[in-house]
Amino acid sequence: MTTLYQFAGGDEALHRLEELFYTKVLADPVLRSVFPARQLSHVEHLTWFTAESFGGPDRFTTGLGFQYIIDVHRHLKITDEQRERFVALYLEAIDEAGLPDDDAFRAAVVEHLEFGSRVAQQNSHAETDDQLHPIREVPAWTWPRQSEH
Ligand code: HEM
Repeated sequence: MTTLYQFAGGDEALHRLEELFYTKVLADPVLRSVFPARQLSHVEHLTWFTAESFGGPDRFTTGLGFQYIIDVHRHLKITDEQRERFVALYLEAIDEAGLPDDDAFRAAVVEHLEFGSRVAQQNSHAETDDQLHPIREVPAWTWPRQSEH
């Protein structure tokens, strides 16, 4: 069994990816209004979230709790253009970080990203709790190779 976490290269590779990504985000004119300044915890927390979603350690859930990711996106009012730019920069960072160039792996990462960015966008516009996306735990992303022995 190979998880997306293992195939990506574990914590070291994911941390490298998130650092490259966040540096791009902070320099981007479309995203500047939502990301005005570097938050020191961002890369670490994004690494924890991605690692957990990809089948690695559950530090995000145990250390922060899922409510945290709902709260950080609430009221940001993410536009379609900002969401799309976020996804585009993440895909660039995957290449630059040298993550595996494997079709099934890349397809799973894109699905994770499209899903997560839409949840973040929905939650960013929620005026009431009823308008939040119903997900309440870190999604366990899998891929066909997960069930191979
Ligand atoms: C797969 C999709 C996403 C994931 C997994 C994710 C994850 C996270 C996490 C873990 C944090 C907390 C960082 C910390 O504790 O410092 C955070 C904060 C934040 N996210 Fe997201 N996010 C996603 C999508 C988006 C999108 C699409 C936007 C806007 C275009 C966005 C904007 C922000 C902002 C503005 C913050 C707070 C400021 C900051 O930490 O720099 N997120 N996100």
